[in-house]
Amino acid sequence: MDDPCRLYLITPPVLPPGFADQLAAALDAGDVACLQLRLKDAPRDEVKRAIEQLMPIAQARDVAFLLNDDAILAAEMGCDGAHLGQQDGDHAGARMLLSGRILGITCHDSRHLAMVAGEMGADYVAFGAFFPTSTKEAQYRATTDLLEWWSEIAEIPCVAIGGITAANCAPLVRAGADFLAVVGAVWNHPEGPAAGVRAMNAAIAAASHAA
Ligand SMILES: Cc1ncc(COP(=O)(O)OP(=O)(O)O)c(N)n1
Ligand SMILES: Cc1ncsc1CCOP(=O)(O)O
Ligand SMILES: [Mg+2]
Repeated sequence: MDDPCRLYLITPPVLPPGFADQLAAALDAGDVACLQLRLKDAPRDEVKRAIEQLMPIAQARDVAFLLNDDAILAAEMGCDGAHLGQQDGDHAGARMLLSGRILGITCHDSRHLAMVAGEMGADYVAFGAFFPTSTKEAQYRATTDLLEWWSEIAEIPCVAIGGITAANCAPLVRAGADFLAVVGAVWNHPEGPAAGVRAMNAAIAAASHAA
């Protein structure tokens, strides 16, 4: 049997006061495979402080801690890995720098980019956006055939991202996504982040059983 699909949590674009406690509660609420720190507009010092505060919370719970955009800082700070987009520097250099750690690569809606990332040594490829999202101005739209194709031909895990919620995730799980990456579905959940994690876990489990 294939490994089950799991939740990949990304931080909100701006960390609200008391975020560390919210994060701990969210991670204690259910299964989260990894946490990506994604602070697009923060200066390097602020990102460093966030890593120092949040990485122990994730790692104490066996949740891998990845840094968005900056492989050098990820290596320097001892993160479990980094996520890089197509504009985020030298992927091959990052692969060497993060030897033994996790490196994920954004591949938008492109089979070609996924093949290149796989050959380069990525630990996962990320496809999206699958649905409209207000978290990022997404220029690409991916569809489930990409997940089906990748799962058929590749051993490297794939991540689906973009507007994913408990209500719309089932087709992505059934198409073979190994991880579902979310921001809003957890941090904007009306009953709070812990409820968001529980809802995503339940939806993934239901879709996995039906797959
Ligand atoms: C898991 C995951 N997938 C895709 C992205 C997007 O990365 P990128 O294209 O570099 O865009 P930004 O996140 O940097 O705005 C991601 N961060 N995580
Ligand atoms: C970072 C990123 N890359 C493509 S869509 C997206 C945003 C994901 O956030 P949400 O889960 O709130 O749509
Ligand atoms: Mg990026």
